[in-house]
Amino acid sequence: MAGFDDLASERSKAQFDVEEMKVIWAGSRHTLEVSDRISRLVANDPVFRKDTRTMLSRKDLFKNTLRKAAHAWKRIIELRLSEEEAAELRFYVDEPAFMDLHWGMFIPTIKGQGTEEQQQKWLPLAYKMKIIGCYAQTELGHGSNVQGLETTATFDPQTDEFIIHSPTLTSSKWWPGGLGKVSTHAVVYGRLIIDSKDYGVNGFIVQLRSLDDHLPLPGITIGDIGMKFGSGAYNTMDNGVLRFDHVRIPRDQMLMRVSQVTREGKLVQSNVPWQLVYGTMVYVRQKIVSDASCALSRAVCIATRYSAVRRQFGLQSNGIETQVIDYKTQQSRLFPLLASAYAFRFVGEWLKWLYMDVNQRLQASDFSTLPEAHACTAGLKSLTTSATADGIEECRKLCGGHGYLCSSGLPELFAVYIPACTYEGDNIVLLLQVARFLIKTVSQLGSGKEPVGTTVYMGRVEQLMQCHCAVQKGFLELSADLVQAAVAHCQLIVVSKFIEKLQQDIPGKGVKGQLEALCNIYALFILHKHLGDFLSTGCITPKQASLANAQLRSLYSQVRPNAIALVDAFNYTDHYLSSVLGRYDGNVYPKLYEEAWKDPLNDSVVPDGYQEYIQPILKQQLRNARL
Ligand SMILES: CCCCCCC/C=C/C(=O)SCCNC(=O)CCNC(=O)[C@H](O)C(C)(C)COP(=O)(O)OP(=O)(O)OC[C@H]1O[C@@H](n2cnc3c(N)ncnc32)[C@H](O)[C@@H]1OP(=O)(O)O
Ligand SMILES: Cc1cc2nc3c(=O)[nH]c(=O)nc-3n(C[C@H](O)[C@H](O)[C@H](O)COP(=O)(O)OP(=O)(O)OC[C@H]3O[C@@H](n4cnc5c(N)ncnc54)[C@H](O)[C@@H]3O)c2cc1C
Repeated sequence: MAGFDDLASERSKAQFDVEEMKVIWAGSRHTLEVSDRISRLVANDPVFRKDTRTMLSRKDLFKNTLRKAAHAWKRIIELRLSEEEAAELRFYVDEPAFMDLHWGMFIPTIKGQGTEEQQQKWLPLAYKMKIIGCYAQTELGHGSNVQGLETTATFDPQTDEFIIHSPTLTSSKWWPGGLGKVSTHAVVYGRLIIDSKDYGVNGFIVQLRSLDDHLPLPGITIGDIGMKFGSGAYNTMDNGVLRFDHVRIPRDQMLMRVSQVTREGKLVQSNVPWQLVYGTMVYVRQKIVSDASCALSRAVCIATRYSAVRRQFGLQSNGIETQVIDYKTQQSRLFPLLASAYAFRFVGEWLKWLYMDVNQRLQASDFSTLPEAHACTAGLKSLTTSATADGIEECRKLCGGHGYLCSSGLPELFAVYIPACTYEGDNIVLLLQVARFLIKTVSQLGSGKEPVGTTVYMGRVEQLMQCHCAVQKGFLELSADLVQAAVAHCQLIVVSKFIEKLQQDIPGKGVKGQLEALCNIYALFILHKHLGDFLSTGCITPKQASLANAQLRSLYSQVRPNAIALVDAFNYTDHYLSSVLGRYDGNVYPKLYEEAWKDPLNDSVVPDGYQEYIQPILKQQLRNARL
């Protein structure tokens, strides 16, 4: 049988220890054990099936998501899963839902922006899911411009309360996930007003729905914002709209780690920088970078396995056609994506470390690395999500016509993934933040302040001093070029972190060699993609450019026999991949054929509507009626 034999034979060609590579991909032996066990637990539970998702109506889809979320929570309690195991379980359930915002944004916001007392009061309720929360920042009129938010939180000294109000249509909260139909509470971002004075945007915990009957509390209008891109996909999420009509909350529900409002209505600033009000975004952007490697590796796994099964043209002496993975053009599109998946994995690992380091420093009142953490999370979120979204679409094309079928898993993966380029900060807006950080760093070069961390290379580049003067005159005018500079800076981080990874102790036969090949492919592919910039700035000569190209081709040949094993190292179950084309056993054609018959259109041989719309055409009744 074609597919079985092909993948088995590919696996026998691998020149490295796949089990050790699985450990490298997972991050540690322990993480591999947890993710392997939990992914199988999810795959073997019929409640977590996802094969009908793209065919359900919105209401059925949403109810099914609620059912899965409730079942996931039940299993977490029954099996007494640790926080790490529970997070893995939610990940492998693989369906965007209110739980993501509750655990991924609501709880981290209270942890990061609440005082000790506020954490003691709210976190136990949230951990036990006695309340369900979301993150309500974006409004109809403003998303990127957080300081432009219009929702007001006015202090009333008479009653010791804040009055939360939506003064205009554009101040309606719009987009928060989990808000539309599920959340009982939200962290709402609004303008703090005391005695008619505007003190800027702060976070407030607001109860939205009754804990008895789930109805909105008085003064609150709430609902879902409607269908989004794609079938199934992100429509499992109740992104919501929310308006307040003078809703009162107690004073102690303003998150007060950054600034406090006293009983007398005085604003007291603590010693932490005001930017910590934006802290949850730094945390989530860091998380999104790790998730990018998951989404990209998933698409690459599907496209690589299918490319080894699919044969077109080039009849060989044994009478069979050529596997499409053997075409150099296929390799030059696929292998850089394979390398990117590994590169994003390692830069994600590093970013997680950076985030933990910043957090520890913040606890010790050292705020010096916050600007760099902001720039790195913003820039890498932008770079990795844009490359992943483009990469998933490229994988669809690499699978030819069958890639367009929902059963390939790629259309839904694409539809679920692409909003990552917009949420948690539009990717261009985030790159402009990186550009601003770079300009600031350059402007300090002459002052004796040595650049540190990811900008340390700047101290070695003479021309940057002159560059600074030109940019200071026209940031907006030059912003398109500055965005390119920000991308280049982020690419440098990705490549450096891959190289640093290779400097660690990497056990397992041939594992290090494969990673070196992938690292070189990533770096040379980026060079190839931006060849014009490298040549025009004199960074490389045309001779070096052609040598780099030749080297890239030779690396593709080196990776070719290991390609299937390199995607096996992701250790994905067929359930997680949800792709007929990416099946572990390679049994593609019989399963594609079988899947087609499951479509509701095939429930009847003659379609509904035949008598009203097809028969009249065939019997020429419509034409006769016209004559
Ligand atoms: C795992 C969970 C599941 C994932 C599901 C995801 C669901 C999606 C959720 C969401 O989308 S929530 C909403 C997210 N919204 C955004 O990301 C909005 C994007 N906009 C911003 O982040 C910003 O406000 C902005 C673009 C940075 C604003 O730019 P502006 O120039 O107006 O800045 P200021 O507000 O004046 O601040 C300037 C000052 O602050 C520094 N800074 C900005 N952001 C941060 C930050 N996050 N952390 C630390 N510091 C920050 C910035 O560098 C400036 O510093 P200085 O130059 O003045 O020193
Ligand atoms: C699926 C999804 C889930 C979401 N979940 C949440 C949630 O849970 N909670 C929440 O609060 N929000 C959520 N959001 C909202 C999200 O954070 C915002 O949509 C995002 O931050 C982008 O802001 P915007 O919509 O205002 O885009 P805009 O800023 O209006 O962007 C429109 C265009 O303008 C450009 N642009 C904007 N400003 C500039 C500038 N200064 N310079 C150059 N170009 C610029 C952008 O690049 C873009 O091309 C979600 C959004 C989506 C799509």
